Amino acid sequence: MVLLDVSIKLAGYEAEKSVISDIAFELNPGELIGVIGPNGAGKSTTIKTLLGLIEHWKGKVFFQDGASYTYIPERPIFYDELTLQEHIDFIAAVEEVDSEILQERSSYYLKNFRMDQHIHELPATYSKGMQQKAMLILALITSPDIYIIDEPFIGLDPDAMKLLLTTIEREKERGAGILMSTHVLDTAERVCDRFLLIIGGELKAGGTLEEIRVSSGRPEGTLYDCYHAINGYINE
Ligand SMILES: Nc1ncnc2c1ncn2[C@@H]1O[C@H](COP(=O)(O)OP(=O)(O)OP(=O)(O)O)[C@@H](O)[C@H]1O
Repeated sequence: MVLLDVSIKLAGYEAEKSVISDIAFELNPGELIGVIGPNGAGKSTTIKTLLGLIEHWKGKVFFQDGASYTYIPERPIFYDELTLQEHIDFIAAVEEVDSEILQERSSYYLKNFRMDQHIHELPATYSKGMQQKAMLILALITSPDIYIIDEPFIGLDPDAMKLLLTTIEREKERGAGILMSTHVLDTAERVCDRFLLIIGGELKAGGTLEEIRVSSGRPEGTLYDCYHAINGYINE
């Protein structure tokens, strides 16, 4: 069973100008795919296209029937007037999360992300890292089949980062599939099962670290080495 099957031929913000082309991959249960590539390469555009947030595109995006998904955007989005507790209650109501499960999950993540003292504050007034944690908590309480996450690591403190990584492992064991864009290549190398390297709107390499090593001609290389070998390091 494939959770998500994507084959995007062309997509862009304007009808006549495509930003990405020929990006194809499948996301399986229990799998974490890392989407990597330089600034402006088309990572967010790929994610927005498969979420249906881009108007002009051609290709195929197939979500497994009945699969639930959650999107965690790069820039957190909140309702200005709602506290974190009210956000949690609202999302739980919309997603029909059982109240006992909600209680258990929300108190675990609030405590461990050290946000339990801030539940009655407005997320709009939080620091960047706190906003990031709040977005993660709101995603995690719904326990979806698929997570689509745009750069989760930047801005998190070391404890939050550790919790996120153990949570990702646990969610994978549960059978969730995760598609995650990131610039943090050393962490990506440790946690991702497969990679999509997007450069200039195209999929330049894809697969496991071993496969990326073969495509980059760096058989012993780190993900970082392979990335530079394919992208070209302009300061060399
Ligand atoms: N809202 C938009 N309207 C028009 N063009 C956009 C918009 N958002 C992004 N673009 C363009 O699309 C291209 C790809 O951007 P995208 O945000 O997908 O890159 P990215 O790989 O996610 O980059 P980063 O690593 O900087 O987040 C860029 O040339 C960018 O200028």
